[in-house]
Amino acid sequence: MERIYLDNNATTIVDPAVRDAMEPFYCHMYGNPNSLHSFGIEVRPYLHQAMEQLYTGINAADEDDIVINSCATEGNNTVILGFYFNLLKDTRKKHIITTQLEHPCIRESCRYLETHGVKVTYLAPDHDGMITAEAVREAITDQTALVSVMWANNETGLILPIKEIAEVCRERGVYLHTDAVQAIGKIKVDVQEVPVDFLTFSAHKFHGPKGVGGLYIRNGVSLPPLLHGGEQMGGRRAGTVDVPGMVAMGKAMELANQHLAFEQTEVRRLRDKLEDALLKIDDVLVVGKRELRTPNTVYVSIRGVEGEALIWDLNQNGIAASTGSACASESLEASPILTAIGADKELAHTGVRLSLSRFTTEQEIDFTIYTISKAVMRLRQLSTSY
Ligand SMILES: Cc1ncc(COP(=O)(O)O)c(CN[C@@H](CS)C(=O)O)c1O
Repeated sequence: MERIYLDNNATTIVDPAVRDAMEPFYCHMYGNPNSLHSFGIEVRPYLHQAMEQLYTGINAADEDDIVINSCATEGNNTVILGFYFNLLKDTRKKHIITTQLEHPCIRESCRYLETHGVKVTYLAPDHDGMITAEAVREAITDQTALVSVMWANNETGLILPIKEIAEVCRERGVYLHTDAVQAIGKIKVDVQEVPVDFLTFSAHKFHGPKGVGGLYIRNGVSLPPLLHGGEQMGGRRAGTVDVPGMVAMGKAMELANQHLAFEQTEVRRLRDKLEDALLKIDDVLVVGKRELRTPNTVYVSIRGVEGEALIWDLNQNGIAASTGSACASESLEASPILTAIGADKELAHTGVRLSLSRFTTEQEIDFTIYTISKAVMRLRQLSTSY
């Protein structure tokens, strides 16, 4: 059997239709869109089309902004650091609220601001792995300028109550940023239904290429650029636009939204089939109620089976999964999410993330179930603690 890829929360395959859409801009349509000659002018309609696809994809209003950048890490840094230079530095409002669930690019940019006198509250998840709107409300003070909470967690797939959090932030006059990397392409993201002020995404999470992302900025909200220089993106992000990347991301966004129903039915069915099989194994913990998770993700802890050992075993059988986010894959620390939900120390080292996509097949899930069952038996026999 071909290799099986079940680490789609780390990155995804580029959809063939997306690849076809971007190809001409590596060949005969290579002009710089800022050029005034025919080479530059001819690519502009494709960028307008891509922008239309992105605006439609998140239901952004025409007067809002979407800034094309390199990835969600850049977008998240733009919001967190831009907020400091724009607001926190010179006013008494020097408090940011975020969560312990966030991706390192949020945590580390917040930690950097702490070295510049900003107070940051890192809300801990509750025993269900969730951050509630009530917890955000209780943490807001008269010095709070920004709340940053991810729309869906990359390890567990848990969907956070962003709509309720947005209502709390509106009520208290606090800006809200959400990292929507793990939501786009999996669940509906609508910035008019959920009034966030900033939203970040990365194309390679929804079958677009790596190296291109987007930052949504609500109309009327000012934010200084992270990158200064040319007039690209209306001065909100200098640098020659990645034309093939932008065209690709627009196409990927369009396809992602066309497939949302498929995600909610077929992808969810295959994920649930895998999860049901895992739950038949003794001493197993799946984090979060499945109806509160993105349809493609299951994060499972199997007592007596180190996460890294299981991942290695799966890889030997051609199956790609992870112990958590790729950027923490080298860390042998206990999973913060498992620790936060009260999993004991031993269990907190056994987390494995399995994340499907619209390209995952039933045969691949059946073989994965068979392989995990075999691996667990083998590894538990070797375990000294089980
Ligand atoms: C919620 C969230 N926010 C930001 C990022 C960063 O995306 P970039 O395109 O690398 O900038 C990621 C990427 N998470 C991958 C790689 S670390 C994972 O394995 O979980 C994410 O999940």
